[in-house]
Amino acid sequence: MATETITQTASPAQIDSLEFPNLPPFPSNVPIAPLHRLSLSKLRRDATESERLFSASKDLGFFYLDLRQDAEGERLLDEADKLFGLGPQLYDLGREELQKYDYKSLGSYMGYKGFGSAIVDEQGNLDRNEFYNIPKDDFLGISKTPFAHPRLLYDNAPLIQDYMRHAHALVSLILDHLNTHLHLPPHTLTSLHRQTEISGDQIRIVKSPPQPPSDLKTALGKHTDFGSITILFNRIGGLQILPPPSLTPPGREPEWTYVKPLQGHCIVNLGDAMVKFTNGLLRSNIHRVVSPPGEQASETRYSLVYFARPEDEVVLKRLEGSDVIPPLQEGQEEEGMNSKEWIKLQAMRLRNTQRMTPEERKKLWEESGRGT
Ligand SMILES: O=C(O)CCC(=O)C(=O)O
Ligand SMILES: [Fe+2]
Repeated sequence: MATETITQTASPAQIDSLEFPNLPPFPSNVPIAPLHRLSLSKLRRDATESERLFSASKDLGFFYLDLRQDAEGERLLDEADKLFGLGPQLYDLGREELQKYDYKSLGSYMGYKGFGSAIVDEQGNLDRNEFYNIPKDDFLGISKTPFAHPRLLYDNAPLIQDYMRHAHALVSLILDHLNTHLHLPPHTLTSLHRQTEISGDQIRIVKSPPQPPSDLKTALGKHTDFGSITILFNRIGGLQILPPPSLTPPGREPEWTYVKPLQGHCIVNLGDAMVKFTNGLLRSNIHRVVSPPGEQASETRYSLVYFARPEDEVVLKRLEGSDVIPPLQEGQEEEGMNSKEWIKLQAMRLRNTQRMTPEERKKLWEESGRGT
């Protein structure tokens, strides 16, 4: 089986040379998540690399992808760099200004989410980040009724559009590899993720300011991503994953481990839609964001995410036509929600916190099923 030949994760020696210059170092004494490090250029020509992608998608649902030495990869790195430059400018507009673009009251998760407005844990604590969701449909001219966004984003529309197209092309390549290993009819997965159709695809730019050292809290609560494939660029640490028992040393309990940001790489992770399409064969792993480790804690942390979700009308259930995807068990019921309903439910359920008491927040967390 492919998984047996694939044991190489990113070893410390390999990844030390990939530290970001001009930032405080990522500490060497914190537990590091067991992500495989794949290469985009190899993925294009090497069947073994493709096997590794499939294994990583089943075992952990998270991997690094080296984008260097590949023309399209280098272009995406360059655009991601530029979007990192846009982050501070966006948040310099100020919370009051950005609040005008919070569309929660219209039932949408697109636009701005203010600092401290979502519940992050069973104690009912509130988050320590703000983020802006830039909808693909608004920027690629697909929305019938686009939301208004800050002028700064329209001024940077060409960059945003290029990045959306190129991140989506990478998602399609990953979906095609998965499609092959799942023995699905050709193009099954990409035909559920056409960029020209209405979907919840978005760029997210997250800002987490340094926290008071005496009061460190989770910045972004633990979750699995709701969509299909997430392309993530990190520079400062803080992202953590809780590996499954299968990747935890025998006799030890799974513990939260940091994903170390690597220059020239993005982090790819799978979301719930891929789990539902494959009846649990592929994995969407739990992750969260905490205060950056070591000396990095004094930095403002920005991160850049591209979420690819299935088209709005796609029903999230086991895909037909594969002899690799496990069959439904007798009596196993699928929820059968469509992508639009699922994403909205998951994205909004912990955000309606205004005027809630701590007790009410605790209860809402409990009801969300995200556990302790
Ligand atoms: O900021 C990060 O590194 C991760 C963000 C994340 O998990 C999310 O926005 O879903
Ligand atoms: Fe996430």
